Amino acid sequence: MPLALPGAQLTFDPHWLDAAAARSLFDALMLQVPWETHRIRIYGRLVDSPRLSCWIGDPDAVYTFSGTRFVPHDWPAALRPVRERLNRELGADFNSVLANLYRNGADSMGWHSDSEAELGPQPFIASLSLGATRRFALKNRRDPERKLALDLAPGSLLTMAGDTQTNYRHALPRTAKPVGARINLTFRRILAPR
Ligand SMILES: O=C(O)CCC(=O)C(=O)O
Ligand SMILES: [Fe+2]
Repeated sequence: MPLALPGAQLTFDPHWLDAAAARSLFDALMLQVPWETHRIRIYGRLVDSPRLSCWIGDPDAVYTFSGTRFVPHDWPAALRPVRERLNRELGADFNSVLANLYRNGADSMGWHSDSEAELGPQPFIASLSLGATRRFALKNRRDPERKLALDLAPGSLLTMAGDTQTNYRHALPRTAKPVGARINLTFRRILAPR
């Protein structure tokens, strides 16, 4: 179903995967993904990002994130059918995915937009959530009154398209509540592989 937010193009399916499928994919990815700590640039300083991550994709899907070049890891077996189903159902051509593991409520992702040049002017991104439910927030760049908070439960699929990245930032704030591990997968298409 579409979510109404002016200047954004969002869809949300709370049950793209059922509970059992979401749990078994979570368990498989915990084991199959070579989780690593990415270093990100914040105000010119390189720091460890507060989560574990892995850049996965076809060999030519090289991606620059927060000033660092990532050559993709190969697709883990458990992710191949997920990409195929997404591409089929959404009419997409995803060639890569950024996997993030938020170990607990202290792990987070700060305000950003996924507006790297490699994604083109109107990136289409599909975000699949697994494990613990966490709150995801969107905020308009110019008008802070235009915002949306969404609890991303396991198995839910959020898509962002059109001018969403141009007009909005998004974040996964840390939380003081006791929460378990969460995996998020943002499927993307790198347009100009180098
Ligand atoms: O964890 C999330 O839901 C958001 C992840 C995200 O924004 C990203 O990978 O760019
Ligand atoms: Fe993002």
